[in-house]
Amino acid sequence: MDDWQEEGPSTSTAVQSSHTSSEGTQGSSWNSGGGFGGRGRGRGGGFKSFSSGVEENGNDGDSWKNSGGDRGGFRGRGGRGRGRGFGGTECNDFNGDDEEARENRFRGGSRGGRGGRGGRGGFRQDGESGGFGGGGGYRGRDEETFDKGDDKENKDGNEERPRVTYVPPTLPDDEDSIFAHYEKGINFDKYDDIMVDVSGSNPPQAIMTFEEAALCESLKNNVNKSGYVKPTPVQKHGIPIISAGRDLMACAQTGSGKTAAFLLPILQQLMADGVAASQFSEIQEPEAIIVAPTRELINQIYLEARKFAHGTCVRPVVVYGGVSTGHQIRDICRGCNVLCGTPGRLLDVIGRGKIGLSKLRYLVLDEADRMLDMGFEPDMRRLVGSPGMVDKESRQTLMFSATYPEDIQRMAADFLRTDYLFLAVGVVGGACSDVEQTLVQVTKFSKREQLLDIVKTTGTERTMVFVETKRQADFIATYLCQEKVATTSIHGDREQRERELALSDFRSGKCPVLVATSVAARGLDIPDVQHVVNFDLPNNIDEYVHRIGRTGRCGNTGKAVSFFDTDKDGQLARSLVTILSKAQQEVPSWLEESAFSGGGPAGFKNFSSTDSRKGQHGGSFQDNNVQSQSVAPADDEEWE
Ligand SMILES: Nc1ncnc2c1ncn2[C@@H]1O[C@H](COP(=O)(O)OP(=O)(O)OP(=O)(O)O)[C@@H](O)[C@H]1O
Repeated sequence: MDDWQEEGPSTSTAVQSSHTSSEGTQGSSWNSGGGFGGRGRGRGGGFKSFSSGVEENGNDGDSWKNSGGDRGGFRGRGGRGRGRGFGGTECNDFNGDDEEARENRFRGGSRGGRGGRGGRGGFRQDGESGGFGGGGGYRGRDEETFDKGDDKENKDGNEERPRVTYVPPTLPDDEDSIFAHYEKGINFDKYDDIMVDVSGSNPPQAIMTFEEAALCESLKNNVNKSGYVKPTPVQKHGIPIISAGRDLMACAQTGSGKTAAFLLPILQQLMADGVAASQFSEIQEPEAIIVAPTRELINQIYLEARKFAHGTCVRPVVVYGGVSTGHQIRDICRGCNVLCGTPGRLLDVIGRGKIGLSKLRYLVLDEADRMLDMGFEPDMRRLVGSPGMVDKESRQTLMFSATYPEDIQRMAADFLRTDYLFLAVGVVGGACSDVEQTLVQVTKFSKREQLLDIVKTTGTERTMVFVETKRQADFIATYLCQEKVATTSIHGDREQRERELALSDFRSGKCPVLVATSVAARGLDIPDVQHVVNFDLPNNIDEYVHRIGRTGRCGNTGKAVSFFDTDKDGQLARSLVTILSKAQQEVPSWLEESAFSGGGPAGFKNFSSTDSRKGQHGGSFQDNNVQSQSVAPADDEEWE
């Protein structure tokens, strides 16, 4: 076995982190084939995607209708846990073949299955990592302090974490699959009416067509096969800026094509400069590194890179947590020009000496404001400070997001050359105007029924339901399943295999309702999501903008309904009023009242500038009525 096949801790300082791993907590899996709660009968206790013939936990049991499951599963009326709750032996979905890992994964299992108290269903209250499943389970009060560093196993040598053995299914490599895309919507051409502002010295001229981008033949073909006929504004401006070798901080609304805006010029430049074709080597030196905050998002970016690089000698690779490191390192060794990764796993593979940084020419931070907020900033600083990393004068650093709090912008400047350009398409931090936003005043006790009414009305149309906590995600998913709405869920405690299955079931329409925490708020580009429901509003308005941006993408229209509980969401009222009015949405009078009757500034939306450098000089975009703030999402634990 090669040394790097072990999932153990890296010895490198590059991976030392203040985060502990969540992988271990994922161990208490609801895919264990064992009823995680209740009586722990080993089967039938799991949550099932309603429409699926096979439970998400991999059992072929009879889902929640099964009385054992009913008691042993989410409803958790069972209660005592005879110690077999995790019943790993019956699991048929466990990818690894390592018994020890399996044992570890289900550690705590013998104590599992206390079941909880009906209604809350199988949730452990004691914060232990075993217990309730639901993809890793509710960990009681510890939930809010969950660490995001899921890639960082066995931190400080404290607790031996299970080896991650999950290997995602091999990707189909036929052209139909690679270039599968959804159609742009009726409002695609309206993108051209959006005001664009580029600030900084000597910005290059925007392009109007892809022809003007002077892409090489293969890239041009790939753009055509992707169904791209004309560039979106962020592409019209972003492509020439990047091609001119400039650093960039770009802000454009959700779903408006930021990914291609950075991928195309990078790939073009690599091709033009005759990048060396990938070859097997124990150490790879990528020319580009792309970082994003969640596993699913980085995987999506990787798929886009793979699509645009199709038929060229440029080889993208992806690394992220929850997947066997050995598998990913083997993939890296086959050749790696563009490395896409979540921060933890990226630092891990760099720390293991598998990635050299001396040839790096492009560093891309997607969801840059998130990558630089207090959750990830230390990792980003570690990344740029890694041994051998080219300095910022010798590489291009590119940042993309739909939101940029001003303080984050100022901090981001540390990573950029002083002459970077700031590109703003539309209102910085504004919501996508193709999303019809509705706010509904609710009390916390009426939310469930109101949600049910909505999803019964939307029928098979795809709907994402955002909730604040992992526990709530499990609870609402179960509730909807019980009401015979085909539902699945994604959150940070679910195992990677389950997360991918959930997304795939949602994408395919097998489960048209996806209940998600903020882990799915940013970047995910899922076809035909017509509705977003904020069952719980986030405590940060930027998060709201990203969540509702899962619909209304690429010129398509979408709807977002948000439950506003005055007792809890008052601090967001003023920001919501601002967001709604800037997106030409109706502002309910009760919301205005709430906003101006004591809704404090805590969640107040910052539209204070396009480019923070302008603000410093009293620039024209300054709106002095609002305050700058960047708030890390409350559910930091959801991020990778
Ligand atoms: N020029 C284009 N023509 C047609 N479709 C496009 C074009 N550019 C991008 N798209 C498609 O639009 C969708 C949204 O693009 P993308 O995911 O890059 O948006 P984004 O701006 O990064 O969104 P978010 O802020 O949510 O991350 C994707 O399906 C993408 O393939």
